[in-house]
Amino acid sequence: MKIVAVLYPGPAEQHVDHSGLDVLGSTEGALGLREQLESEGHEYVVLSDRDEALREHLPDADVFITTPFWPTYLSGDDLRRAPRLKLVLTAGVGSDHVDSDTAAELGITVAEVTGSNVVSVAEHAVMQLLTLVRNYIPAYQQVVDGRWDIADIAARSHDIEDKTVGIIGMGQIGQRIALRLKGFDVRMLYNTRHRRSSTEEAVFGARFKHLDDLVAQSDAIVLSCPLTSETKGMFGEERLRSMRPGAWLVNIARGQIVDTDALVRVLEDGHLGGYAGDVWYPQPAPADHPWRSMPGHALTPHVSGTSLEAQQRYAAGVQDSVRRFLAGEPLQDDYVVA
Ligand SMILES: NC(=O)C1=CN([C@@H]2O[C@H](COP(=O)(O)OP(=O)(O)OC[C@H]3O[C@@H](n4cnc5c(N)ncnc54)[C@H](O)[C@@H]3O)[C@@H](O)[C@H]2O)C=CC1
Repeated sequence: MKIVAVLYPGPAEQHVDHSGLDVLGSTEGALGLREQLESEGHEYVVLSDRDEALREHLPDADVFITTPFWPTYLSGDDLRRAPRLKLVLTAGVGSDHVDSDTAAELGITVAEVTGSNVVSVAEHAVMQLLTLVRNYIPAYQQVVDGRWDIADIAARSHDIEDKTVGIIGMGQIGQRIALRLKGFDVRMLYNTRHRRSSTEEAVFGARFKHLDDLVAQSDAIVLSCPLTSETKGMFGEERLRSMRPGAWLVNIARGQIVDTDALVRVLEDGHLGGYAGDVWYPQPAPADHPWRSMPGHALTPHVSGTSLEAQQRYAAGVQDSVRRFLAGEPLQDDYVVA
């Protein structure tokens, strides 16, 4: 079998991390699959060049592994050019980079590693929220710049206590965000496709709201829903402007849920207090892209589900799926997307 993995390049510099955990999500770590596959006589191609992967290796691949952190977009046409392809695996969660309708039509299984990096993302979401609310990045920049202007930082710094936080998408990640936020004494609202039971609501400490009400009533909103045709562009200009003036938006889901150009406008004219998370722009962003000049109180970066612990979990999930596939066993049920 030919198994192809497209992963992000290994670290430019070697870091000493005392945990002893490897960067399994990179081309160097190769998801810990190399030994197993090569000892069994399979061909395992690992590369970071996405164009090369699609052009040279997809056409005769049996299994194609991608990761949302370095997404290789697989269109219907790409999938049709791969007659041997049986399985597309996502090392992580969120397979919106794969045309899953066409995959289903062609009998190709699309699977991910459900739950693998949810702790990493939930912790990151809370951090991003606090980073915005406390105006942390400009304060850090002051230290780096050797300045000491407390009023400049204090003028945008708030307590999160007593604020209303709305969570959109109360799944594996949203629930963990809610549980972590409980300790901050916030009022929590949520919206999700299927309302949770009253017992679950009590455990999460969150009240269900219609989307428009949640948006209008929240001081901060966290997006933790998948990118689907329904959520794509969900936060266009009108919805962004229906957020409270000065509100913060954290998007740990996908950049395309928010209209980037509209977001630039609401940040530039000060309607929103700040944005943290994924943004949808050409990579790397051109030098004159508005993001490149956004101040730190308005925009904080996004690399959320990538902790070393998360990488061990999604690598283990990919290893399990590949092993099952090669043994002709069904994949774990809740991993299968299409
Ligand atoms: N930033 C990162 O590193 C990562 C981001 N993600 C993103 O987070 C998303 C959520 O991940 P999980 O919580 O593990 O998935 P999940 O499937 O457990 O939960 C998703 C939740 O979103 C809700 N939802 C779906 N459509 C909705 C809509 N139109 N409006 C409101 N709620 C809606 C669902 O009802 C479900 O409760 C993934 O699909 C992925 O895009 C996931 C992992 C890592």
